[in-house]
Amino acid sequence: MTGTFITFEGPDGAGKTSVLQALIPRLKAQSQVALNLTREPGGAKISEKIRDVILDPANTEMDARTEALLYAASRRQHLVEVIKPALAQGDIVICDRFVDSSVAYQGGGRQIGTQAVLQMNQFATAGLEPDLTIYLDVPVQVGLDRIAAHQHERQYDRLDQESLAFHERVHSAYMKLVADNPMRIVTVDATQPLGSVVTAAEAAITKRFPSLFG
Ligand SMILES: Nc1ncnc2c1ncn2[C@@H]1O[C@H](COP(=O)(O)OP(=O)(O)O)[C@@H](O)[C@H]1O
Ligand SMILES: Cc1cn([C@H]2C[C@H](O)[C@@H](COP(=O)(O)OP(=O)(O)O)O2)c(=O)[nH]c1=O
Repeated sequence: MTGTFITFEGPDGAGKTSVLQALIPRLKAQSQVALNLTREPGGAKISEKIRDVILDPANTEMDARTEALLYAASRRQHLVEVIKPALAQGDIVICDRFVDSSVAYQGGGRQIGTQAVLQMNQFATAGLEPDLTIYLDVPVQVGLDRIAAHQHERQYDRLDQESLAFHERVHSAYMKLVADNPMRIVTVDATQPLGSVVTAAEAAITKRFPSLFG
């Protein structure tokens, strides 16, 4: 039996962390199988160490391709240690960010290009794709304003230093991913109040996998 792989995506400040915190207990209460929450970059010891290198604000000299390779390396270790074993035993795995983030941030934001990023990630994932992706959509400025308003609650990282133009390119790349993957990616309007976003995400997941919930 193979498990179910669900990812959450969105620009910074879309609300992924907040939504998942509220959503996971609700899904667990209805789920017929074990449900694991994990995140990228990170989720395993080596992957968390790579995360620290990637996000360290002191690493200003990091090259765009180095950054892309580090995300892919972090992803590979996480996949082998955490995601694949859980899927092999039939679990649901919900991951906060996956390959789409690399396409959006490194492909779009850093302008490496979608194809180069997909190729590199093909090597890292051996083709594993999410069964469903929930994309939390907010206009760039809304996400950045949310982060600025709650700056004290959150660690300032290297990607927070990026320009508005960078974040606009990330958002455009996400819009293209949504258009190109209509079966896999469900968009949720994340400008709504948090409770409504959680309910919409929950409905999208339970509707897609009716046999796993209820
Ligand atoms: N739907 C929402 N409406 C208003 N504020 C929100 C909403 N969702 C999240 N926030 C706030 O926005 C900030 C960023 O949310 P967070 O969950 O950390 O986003 P992400 O993980 O996608 O970067 C947090 O301070 C959070 O309280
Ligand atoms: C997984 C992944 C994340 N990122 C970026 C997105 C975020 O700015 C940062 C992850 O930091 P994180 O603190 O997890 O941010 P968020 O709460 O917004 O998810 O790394 C990439 O650029 N490429 C990737 O492949």
